[in-house]
Amino acid sequence: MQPTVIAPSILSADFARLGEEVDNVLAAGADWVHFDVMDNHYVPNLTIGPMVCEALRKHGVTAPIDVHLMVEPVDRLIPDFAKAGATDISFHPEASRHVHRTIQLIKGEGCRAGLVLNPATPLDVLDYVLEDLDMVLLMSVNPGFGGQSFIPSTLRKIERVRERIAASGKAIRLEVDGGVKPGNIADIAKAGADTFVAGSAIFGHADYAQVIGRMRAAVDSVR
Ligand SMILES: O=C(CO)[C@H](O)[C@H](O)COP(=O)(O)O
Ligand SMILES: [Fe+2]
Repeated sequence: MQPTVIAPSILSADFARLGEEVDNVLAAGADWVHFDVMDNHYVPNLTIGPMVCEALRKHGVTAPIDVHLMVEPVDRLIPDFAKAGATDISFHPEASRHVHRTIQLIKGEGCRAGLVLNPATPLDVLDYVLEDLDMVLLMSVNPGFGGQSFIPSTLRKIERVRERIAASGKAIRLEVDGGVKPGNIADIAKAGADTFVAGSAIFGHADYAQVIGRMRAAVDSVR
């Protein structure tokens, strides 16, 4: 079993004070930084690119940066993010013409590779690539915006992916992204997730350490 990771999504941070926000959330007990990249094409929203990732590294952030690419096409940006300091890069299969090639590209750049499944994406996209992946990221909202509600059918999907990871015998992380909060994180962990993204639940709270502590305690109570 992989150690628990709590990865605040900086989508909900105060962008005018981004370096300080990331420092604060890491000091409050977060493990990774979840970095949402949106292109106004694959998703109807526009966010941040490799320059911002590089700026966080220059600012002194040493924690893993978990880049969630919601861009199409995806391959061209992967070397840029690797050079900018990303440690984990995940992409959506619909945004790549050649999913296996994109996974190899990410790994060839020295990063861990993740595949992201939207709420309606069937699990068969994992059929011939699961063992090449370092992480499966299940979206529990439709991608594009923070602050949406967790889609309950994701829990069954998490269970199915956990079974497939166990059958593979590989150390593959199972990350869940969208609407994760102190009130539902135990159920998400019980279903089989080990890596938890939360944006609005953490950055929308005045006390980051308190909310991260509550989330970790809820996960620990069931894992
Ligand atoms: O990928 C994302 C949206 O596409 C974000 O990571 C996600 O929505 C996190 O925000 P919240 O916890 O507020 O739902
Ligand atoms: Fe995300």
